[in-house]
Parts: sequence; structure tokens; C-alpha cells
Amino acid sequence: MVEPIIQLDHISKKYDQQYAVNELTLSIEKGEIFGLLGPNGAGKSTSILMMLGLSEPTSGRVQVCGMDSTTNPLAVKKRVGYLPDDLGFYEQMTGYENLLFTASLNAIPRPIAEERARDLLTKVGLKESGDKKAGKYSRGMRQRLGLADVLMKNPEVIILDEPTLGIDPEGVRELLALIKRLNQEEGITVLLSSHQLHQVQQICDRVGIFVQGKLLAEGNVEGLAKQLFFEDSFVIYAKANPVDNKLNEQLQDLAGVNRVVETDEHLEIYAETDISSAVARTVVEAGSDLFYIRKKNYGLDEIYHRYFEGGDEGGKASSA
Ligand SMILES: Nc1ncnc2c1ncn2[C@@H]1O[C@H](COP(=O)(O)OP(=O)(O)OP(=O)(O)O)[C@@H](O)[C@H]1O
Repeated sequence: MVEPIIQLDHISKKYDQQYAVNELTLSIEKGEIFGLLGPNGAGKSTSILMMLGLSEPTSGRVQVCGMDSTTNPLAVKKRVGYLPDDLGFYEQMTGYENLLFTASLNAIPRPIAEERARDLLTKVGLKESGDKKAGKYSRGMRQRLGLADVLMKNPEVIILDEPTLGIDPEGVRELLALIKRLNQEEGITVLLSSHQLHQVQQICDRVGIFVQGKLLAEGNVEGLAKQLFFEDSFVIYAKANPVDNKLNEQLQDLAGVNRVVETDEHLEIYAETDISSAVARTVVEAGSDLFYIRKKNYGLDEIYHRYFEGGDEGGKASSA
């Protein structure tokens, strides 16, 4: 089995009488991109601070790169790059100079630092702007400089708190592609927190849904959809003509079908398994024309909606 690179074992953080994080257990494996997903105040930042050893858990154990973050924060800091949501730079210094400054704080010898800084500026798409003052960078450029900054010390893990906040759609696309590339080419493990569903879905291997200090579910998008929509895991849209009661009944009788709904547009077949080929066969054998057949894919939006915003049955979050 692959060793987890981040291991949270029943960690809690209590402020006054309130739990910001409540019994969080989570393993993230080397090379994964994991998305911590949840609304404001869910406890994402608090969890991140505990992983970094910047905040002490009230109870539980945090290990990163095999080291205890609470008792050994400096060793963890050497191996983990952290990009907070409001990273500050020296505005009067250029992007390149800012990177060199970070290198000096990390005791990286000057010639190595110079080469790495230029190389990273190219990697994050700031080659042309590296000698511009950081104060003149756009929000998107600052985030890319932030990424270069956390990469200066060659970390094994990077933790990004809301990395795409305040960036325009094109900037978001570029930043996410960059994160994915770093993950694939350099094997860096990435943990990112976000409440931007589409973005998380685009690049994360797995996501954890976090609300009121608790991790309610984790898995890949497909797995989460299965957990949540188990009785209607598969929805098949089929446009057929003609559709009569007999065809409706035949479809309803297929094994695994829960119900068939006829809309103005098409037939919607709700099922426990993927029965698209059986649906196609049934339509054709009934003598009807089949114009299209397609499967609905649940997205994080729908998953999120079920958890946080009521959804069916008042949502899982409120009943958890
Ligand atoms: N230093 C603190 N003292 C008291 N309460 C705190 C402190 N830090 C966080 N909290 C509380 O803990 C809860 C979780 O906050 P946290 O910042 O971890 O959430 P988050 O998921 O990162 O939210 P956001 O997306 O808004 O950053 C909130 O209710 C917050 O008010």
C-alpha cells in the first residue's frame, strides 16, 4: 500500500466552546491532488494550519511527510510549501528578487537560488515579468508568483488555500493547468482548499466535503455521486418516437430500473446500474426510432447541492 503523505488522525480544534474542526480523519497519498471543499467557516483553513504545525490541535494527531506537525513543525515546514489566500510580497522588489529573498530565508545558496528562481518564473509563465515590481502584478500574476515562491524550496507537498480567489476565468484556467502540470511532471502532492466546485472538479483526484468542522464524505466525484444518488446512480436520457404505454412498461420492467419519466424532450430512465444498451435494444425492438441515448453525469454541483443547500430530504449536511 502507498504510504500516506498527509495523515490526520481524529484531529479536533476547539475555540472557546466551538469546534472549528471536529474529529477529522483523513489520509492523502503521495502524488494526489486532493480538494478540501466546503463553505466559509467550515474549518478548511484551521485544518491546514494544523497540518503545517502553525496551530496546535486540541486533540488528535497530524503527520505530514512522516513527521508530527505539532511536535516537529520546522521539519514539516522544510518539506511543505504553503500558499495562503493572502500571500504578501515585497511590493518594491521584483518578482525575481522576491524569490531570491525567500531562498535566503530557506538558506538556499545564491547561485542555486538564482537558477531556480529564473527556472520557476518560466514555469509559472512569468518569464517576461520577472523583473517587474511585484506591486505592479495583477492578482493572477501574484498567485503564480506565489506558486513559484512555495516551489523555491523544492517541497514534496504544496498546500494552497483558495488559490483561485479573485482571479478572472482565463487566469483560473491557467493556474489550474499549472498546478496539474506540477503535480504530473514533478510528482508534487497538492492539497487545495476551495469553495469553487467547478475548479476543484477539474483537477482534483479526490475531494473531501467539509462542513461545520466535519468531513462528511470523501472520494472521487463519481464515487461521491454513487454514495449520494445510490438509488438513481444512473439516469439515461433516450429520445424515441413513437413512445406508447407498451414501450413505457417494457422499459419500466427492465432489471434495475426504478422509474421512467416521459418529458416533452425525451424519456428519463432512472436506474441502479448502467442499462443504456438494454434501453436502446428495447426501443428498437419495439419498432420505434431511437434519435439519441445518453447518460447523465452527476457533477460536484449536484453533490454539493445535496449536502449544503438542502437538496432532496433537506440535505445530508443538516441530518449529519
Ligand atoms: N483564531 C480563531 N479564534 C476563534 N475562532 C476561530 C479562529 N479561527 C477560526 N475560527 C472559527 O473556526 C471556524 C472555522 O474557520 P476556518 O477559517 O477554518 O474556516 P474555512 O473553512 O477556512 O472558511 P473560509 O473559507 O471562510 O476561510 C469558523 O467558525 C471560525 O470563525
